[in-house]
Amino acid sequence: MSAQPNQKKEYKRVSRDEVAKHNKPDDLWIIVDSYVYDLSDFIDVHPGGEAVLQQPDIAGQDATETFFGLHNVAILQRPGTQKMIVGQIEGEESEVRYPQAGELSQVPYAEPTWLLPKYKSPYYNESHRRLQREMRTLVDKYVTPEAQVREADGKRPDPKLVQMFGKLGLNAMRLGPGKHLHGRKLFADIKPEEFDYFHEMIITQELTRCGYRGFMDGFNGGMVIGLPPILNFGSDDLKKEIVEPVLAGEKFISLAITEAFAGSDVMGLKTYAKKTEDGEHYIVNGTKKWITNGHFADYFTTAVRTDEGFGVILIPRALGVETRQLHTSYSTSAGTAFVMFNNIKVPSRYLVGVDGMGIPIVLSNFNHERWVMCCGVSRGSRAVCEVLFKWMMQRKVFGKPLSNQAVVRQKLGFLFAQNEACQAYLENITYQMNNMDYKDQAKHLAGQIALMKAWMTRVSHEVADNGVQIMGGRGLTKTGLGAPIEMYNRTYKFDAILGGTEEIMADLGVRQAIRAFPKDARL
Ligand code: HEM
Repeated sequence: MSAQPNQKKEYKRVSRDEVAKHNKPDDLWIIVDSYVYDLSDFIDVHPGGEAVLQQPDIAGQDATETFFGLHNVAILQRPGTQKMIVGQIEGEESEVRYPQAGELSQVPYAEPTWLLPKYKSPYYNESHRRLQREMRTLVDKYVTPEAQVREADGKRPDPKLVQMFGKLGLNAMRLGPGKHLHGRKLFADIKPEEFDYFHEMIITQELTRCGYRGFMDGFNGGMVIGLPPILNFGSDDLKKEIVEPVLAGEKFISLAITEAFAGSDVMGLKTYAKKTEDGEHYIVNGTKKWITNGHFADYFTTAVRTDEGFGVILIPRALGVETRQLHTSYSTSAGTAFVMFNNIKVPSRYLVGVDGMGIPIVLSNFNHERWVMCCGVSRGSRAVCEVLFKWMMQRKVFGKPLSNQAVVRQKLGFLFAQNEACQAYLENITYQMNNMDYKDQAKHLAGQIALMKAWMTRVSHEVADNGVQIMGGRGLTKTGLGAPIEMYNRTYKFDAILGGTEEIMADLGVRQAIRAFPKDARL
């Protein structure tokens, strides 16, 4: 993010009368937010065309209101735009806030309430607040710029950025609290023993706030879901071989469960691992589909059928695994792949846990995965609503600000309320996770987390749908002011499908409740 126009330089003061004299195509000045821009050399290449800049109410005039009805403030922060500034109007100062790396948004409902100065929360301490501040700066400075480029060109996130996260301890922190943090130096000086699920939530929410959904899944999403089975169930030798290179960002891992034959229906998967007679190897045959990061992963944490029932095997790409990139609704930056195992001979030491115990391993992973998705979904919806709110405040239609339209205010009101409710639900469940052991979480929280995910993805549906209605054609356009809405509409469905579909989630929540229903309860 660049500096705001007035931060570094004292500009020459000029009068509005002086600006008005520069109103010809080859000598064209305009005023935006008190700054005077010389557009004489830019008019030919202006993406909005030459004619609009020559209009009598624009050329040599104050175009602030028109500008913000059509452009994102970030355009004024580009170095190329700042070079066009030739002065500032005498006696006037900037009235626009130019976002700076690390800062909190001042727009109401743009931040969760625990970040507002006058609100109190029982859940967060100083270490959470410190982590949030440092994460925000890190993401604004390094992650968002990389995401913008990769989202567009579809290439995988730069491994160097993943390695930087590794050095900062952030890859390990993205896996949640646990033994894997012991003895590690963590980002923002968080002590390993104080690290809890709220810290993890903050990391996920700060990352997802930037809004580039395909990139974000590409940015080591495979590790977040693919490494925990190794950490929780892998042998010491397996951990020694895999964990550190993955956490350092030198190797990449993905979770390979879904198949063309079986999505949420894990029991329907067909990939088979047959043990060789000498017991030294498994021969794996089958395919996996929609594998996040699969296109560039070095390891695949793979759910397989075995003679014992189900198992989980870590399959290194080096053994001859083939992958084909899938083109989905979001950027290929996610590395989503179709994975083929053709007679892959995997040493038995790559078995994760006990043969036959594959389903409990897969299921135990799901709660955490779904909860991580909830952290992201709730923050993504909020970020989209910030865009919508800004738009409502700066757009004029039928001669009046959009904020004069009760129907638009009503739509936003419901979206704000749902975002607040999502965060409150998430914080409650996160607090329970901090205070229950892993086994109790599986028993008492699986249903709640499933319901939370189902409900949050319904909320994101509302946000996406109303977002386009509010932004109109811009919400369908990949560039410009509505780009975040267009992207959200293309990508919000991922969370309603991945990690268990919305319908399966809601059903799971109710099935768990039926199981716990007291036998003697009557209406
Ligand atoms: C500092 C001065 C200006 C700069 C640097 C600038 C730059 C740009 C850029 C980069 C875009 C492409 C937006 C995108 O797709 O992301 C654009 C579009 C546009 N600009 Fe400007 N512009 C300036 C002033 C103006 C003014 C004063 C007008 C007044 C009418 C104007 C009218 C438009 C229009 C109509 C579009 C197309 C918007 C759309 O596709 O929705 N621009 N401008």
